[in-house]
Amino acid sequence: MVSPSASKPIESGDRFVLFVHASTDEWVWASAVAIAAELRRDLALRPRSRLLLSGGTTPAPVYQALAKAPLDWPRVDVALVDERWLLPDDPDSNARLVRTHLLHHHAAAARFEAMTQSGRRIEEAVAIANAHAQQPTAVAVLGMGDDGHTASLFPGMADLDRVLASRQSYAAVDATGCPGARNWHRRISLTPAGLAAAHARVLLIQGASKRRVFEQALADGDVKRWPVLAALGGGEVPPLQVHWCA
Ligand SMILES: O=C(O)[C@H](O)[C@@H](O)[C@H](O)[C@H](O)COP(=O)(O)O
Repeated sequence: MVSPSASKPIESGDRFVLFVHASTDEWVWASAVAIAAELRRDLALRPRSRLLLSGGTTPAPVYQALAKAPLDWPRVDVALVDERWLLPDDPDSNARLVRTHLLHHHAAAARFEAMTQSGRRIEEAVAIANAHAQQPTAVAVLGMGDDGHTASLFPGMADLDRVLASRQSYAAVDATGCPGARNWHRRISLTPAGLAAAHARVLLIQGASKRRVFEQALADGDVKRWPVLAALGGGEVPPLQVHWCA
């Protein structure tokens, strides 16, 4: 059953809370408000708050709305959930997406950490990302592909077992042969350990096929086939907040 109300989750439990929005506009604003609320709560608790963002085609309007939230942005560190192995000014980099869509209005005052830098090797970039990840993460914003990937955790990826079991927050990945990774096989990704360390995890998805994929993943339960399952809550980890519209 689909609820017409944006504010009421239609399914909730330990692992996830699903919010179904009646329109794209409602989805944009409710998602931005949910992320801003997590940041506001966290900013009240500590001197600086950490926000992790994903790339992809889905989140740009949410980032644009979030940029207008009246938060204490000079105390917010914005970093990435994952990055394709591209320099930050590459039009296909996630850094570029965040600069283009988030770092405006109030959010222009946030501090942004790109992962890549000219002359930096991937191992160094991962080590730096892991050093920054020592700071607690207030909220990680995630997307999901039609193959069930989230961040850069792709089903069928050669070293998926190693990355899923890593105790570090970030890992370098090689997604050669994974169609969901499109042209960018070398990547850096948040690991399940990094995801679990985020106080809140927000999954932004749109369209009937992604809703079906999410439901299939839940029914199947195999994180290697459906890495998005690594973002679910349970135990000490608060439920994943899923925002969906058709
Ligand atoms: O860099 C990336 O590719 C992403 O961070 C990735 O995890 C993204 O969130 C999903 O692929 C969903 O992408 P879409 O929103 O384009 O479906």
